[in-house]
Amino acid sequence: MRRLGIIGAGGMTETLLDAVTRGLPAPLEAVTILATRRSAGKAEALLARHGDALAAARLVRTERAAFLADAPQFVAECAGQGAVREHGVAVLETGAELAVISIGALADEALRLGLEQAAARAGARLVLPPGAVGGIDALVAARLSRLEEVTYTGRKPPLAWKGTPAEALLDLATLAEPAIFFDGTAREAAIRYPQNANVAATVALAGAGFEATRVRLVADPTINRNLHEVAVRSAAADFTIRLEGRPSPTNPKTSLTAGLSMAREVLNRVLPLVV
Ligand SMILES: NC(=O)C1=CN([C@@H]2O[C@H](COP(=O)(O)OP(=O)(O)OC[C@H]3O[C@@H](n4cnc5c(N)ncnc54)[C@H](O)[C@@H]3O)[C@@H](O)[C@H]2O)C=CC1
Ligand SMILES: O=C([O-])CC(=O)C(=O)O
Repeated sequence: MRRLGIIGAGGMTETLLDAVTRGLPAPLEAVTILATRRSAGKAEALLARHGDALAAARLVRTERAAFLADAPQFVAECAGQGAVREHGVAVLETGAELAVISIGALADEALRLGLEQAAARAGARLVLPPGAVGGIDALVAARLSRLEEVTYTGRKPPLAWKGTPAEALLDLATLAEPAIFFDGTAREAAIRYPQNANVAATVALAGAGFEATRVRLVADPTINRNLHEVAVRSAAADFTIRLEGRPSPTNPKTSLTAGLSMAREVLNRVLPLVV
């Protein structure tokens, strides 16, 4: 993979570019970012900061046609669920591999099916990185035996839930103890908390599906990390993982591991050892 495309120019793209530049054995041929008009300046600045160590050609596009004309071979969506809806099928139709981080978008069955069909038609692949969570490899393996129970609990400091429906349920500014404000299926979680329940959707797609995966979301004033807990019972293995993610410096809703897991996808397509 020599030509990388990225959709979005926010905190995750910054984490991605930092990690990819550090990990590359040699600069890429081209990195092209599809940005909104408002974030085009930020995208230019990010690319300028990484310079020749990242890629010989560094491009920012605000129109999808121009972005696709740069012929990216691998496209990393780091923008949000709306961007998956807006650009996903068109990217796959070019034959490029598309890695989606806003995995909650796939709770919409019609969209998921549309993306899978576009990938199949074009001989392309739709890739779902583990994102902020861990243990997805073990969960997929357990699914290949027989899953009995999968629960995901997402715990974040109260302010990380600002701008979500949790605001109407809790007084986030004065919360004194942990409060479970959502307990339901992964499908409801992904739809009601789109910026925060991508992990719920990832666990669902890797494991028991959107209806059978139980999700709890918690505002917790006693922590300053984003905690992800996945508990699995299956015919092959029972396990629990607990990951304490540091929030990204520019967006407390997003854990640093999410951008780093996208960096892993990129580097796995460049380095000879895939892990
Ligand atoms: N799978 C996972 O574990 C996680 C996934 N996410 C997803 O990653 C997304 C990005 O996270 P951050 O970078 O922290 O968000 P951010 O808000 O810092 O940046 C998002 C960027 O995408 C751009 N953007 C939005 N819609 C766009 C579109 N249609 N076309 C082009 N650019 C567009 C925005 O202008 C902004 O530059 C989140 O919205 C969330 O959906 C976030 C955390 C974890
Ligand atoms: O980054 C995180 O901690 C997880 C997150 O926001 C999500 O699941 O969408």
